[in-house]
Amino acid sequence: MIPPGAPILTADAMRTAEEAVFARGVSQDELMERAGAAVAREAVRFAMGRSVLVLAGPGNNGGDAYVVARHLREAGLDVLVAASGAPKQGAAERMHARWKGPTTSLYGAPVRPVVIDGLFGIGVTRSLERSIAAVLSELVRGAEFTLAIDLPSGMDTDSGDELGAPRGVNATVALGALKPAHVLGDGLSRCGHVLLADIGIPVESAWRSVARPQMETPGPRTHKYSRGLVAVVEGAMPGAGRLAARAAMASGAGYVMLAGPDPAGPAPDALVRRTIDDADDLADFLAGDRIDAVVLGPGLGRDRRAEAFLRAGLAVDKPLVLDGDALSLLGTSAAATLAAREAPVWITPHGGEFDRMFAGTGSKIDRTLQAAASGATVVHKGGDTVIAGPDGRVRVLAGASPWLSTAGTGDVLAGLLGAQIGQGGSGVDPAAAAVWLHGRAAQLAGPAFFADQLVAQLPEACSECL
Ligand SMILES: NC(=O)C1=CN([C@@H]2O[C@H](COP(=O)(O)OP(=O)(O)OC[C@H]3O[C@@H](n4cnc5c(N)ncnc54)[C@H](OP(=O)(O)O)[C@@H]3O)[C@@H](O)[C@H]2O)[C@H](O)CC1
Ligand SMILES: [K+]
Repeated sequence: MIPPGAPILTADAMRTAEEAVFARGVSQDELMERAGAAVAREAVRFAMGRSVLVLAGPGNNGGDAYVVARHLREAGLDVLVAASGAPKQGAAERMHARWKGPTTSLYGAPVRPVVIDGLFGIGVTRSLERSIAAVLSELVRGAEFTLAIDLPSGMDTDSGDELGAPRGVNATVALGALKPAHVLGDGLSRCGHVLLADIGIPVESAWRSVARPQMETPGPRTHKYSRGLVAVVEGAMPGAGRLAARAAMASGAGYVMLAGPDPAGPAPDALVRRTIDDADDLADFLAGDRIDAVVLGPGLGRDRRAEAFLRAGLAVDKPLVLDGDALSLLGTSAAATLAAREAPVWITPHGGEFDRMFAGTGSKIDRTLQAAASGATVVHKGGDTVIAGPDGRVRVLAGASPWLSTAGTGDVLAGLLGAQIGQGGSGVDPAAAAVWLHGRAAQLAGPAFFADQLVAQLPEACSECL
C-alpha cells in the first residue's frame, strides 16, 4: 500500500523544503518533535502493549528515534533504545539528552516483539557496514512488527537501490513526502505499508504517486463520437491488436476501429473492422476527421510493411500511442524520431524496450524524464511504472500485481491509453489513469489471469472511478 496522489521528493528536494521551514522560524528541534510524535502515534497503535526496541542511529533519523522512544515510554510501554553510537550534534543530540529511559548498544540488543528502525533515513550515503546490516536484519527477523522511520535503514533515497536494508519491515512512516525509494524497484516491498506523515513542511512537487482517476458518466448529450473514436492498427499478430481494441472498448471509448491487413476475426461484433491494403491506405484512413486517437505497435511485426505502417502513423496529426513492435522499430533513433513529431505521442516501453531506445543515467525516474525530453510522454512499465511527461511531471505506480507479467497485458494497457487520450487530456494525466485502471483490473482478476480476463475486469475498475 502506498498513499495515492502523494508528492515524491528526492533527498535534496526534501532538505530544501525543510530549509524553507527553518527560514520561517521553525526550529530543527520543533520539526524533529513533530516527526517523532507522528511516528509514535502509529507505533503505539501497532505495538498494542508489547515491549519495544527503538534503534537509534547517529544522525537526525536517530534523533527522531529518541523522540519516538520518549513518547512510547510516556504511553506506558516498556521501551529500550539500542544506539549504534552517540548522536552527532544539534537536534539529535538534544533529543538524546531528553531520553531518560534505558539504552544499550545496538550490537548487544535483545530481540523484542516491536522494533522501531531509526538507524538511518535519507542521509545514507553508502552501503551499511556488514555488521550493522546483519544486526538490523536479525532484530527485524526476530520481531513480530517493525516500523521504519522515514525509510528502512540502508536504502538509497533517490534510486531505491538497496544498501543493506533489511527484509521484513511491516510499515514505514514517510516524513513530509514520499521519496523515490518508497516507490522504485523493490522499495515498496522493503517498506511494507507506507504511511505518510504531514509534519508541517509545505511540499511542492511535480512528482506524485498515481491516484485513482475521476471518470465521467456519459450525459444526455453524449454520443459515440464525443466519447472518442480510437483506431487500433493491427499487423502480423492480430490477437495483440484485438486485445488493445477490446481494452479501449471496455474502458469507455465510444467507438473503436481495428484497421489492418486482416482485421476480421472473432467477436466482439461491436468492434468495427477496416481492411488496410498498404501504408498509403493507412495514412488516408488515419487522417479521417472522426478519429481521435491512434494505437500502433501491438503485434505490428517488424518487417517492411510494419516499418511503413509506423511511418504512416508517425506522420498523422493525431494523438498517438506507440507500443510493442513500434518501439523496437524506433530503436536507438527513438528520441530523434519522437522529437521530430509535432502531435502528441505516448510510448509504453517495458524495461528492455526502454533500454534499447534510450541511454540515460540515474534513477528510473531520472532516465524516464530524460526520455520524455524527446517530447513524448513515456510510460516506463514494470513492477514500478514510471510515467514522465515533457513538462517534467512524473507519476509513479508501485506495487502492481506481479501476475501482470504475462503476454498481452501490455497490449491491454496500450488500448486503455488509447481510450483515455481519445477522450481528451494530455501528458501524464491520461497515462496515469490508464495505468491505474490496468493495475486495479489486475487486482480484481486475482492470481494467474490472462490478458483477456484483464479486459473483462475493466468495466468494474472503471465503475470505481465514477
Ligand atoms: N524530512 C524532513 O524534513 C525531516 C527529516 N528528519 C529526519 O532526518 C533524517 C535525515 O537525517 P540525516 O541526519 O540527514 O541523515 P540520517 O540520519 O539518515 O543519516 C546520516 C548519518 O548517518 C551516517 N551515515 C550515512 N551512511 C552511513 C553508512 N552507510 N554507515 C554508517 N553511517 C552512515 C552519516 O554520517 P557520515 O559518516 O556520512 O558523516 C550521518 O551521521 C530523515 O530521514 C528523517 O528521519 C527530521 O527529524 C525531521 C524533518
Ligand atoms: K530508518
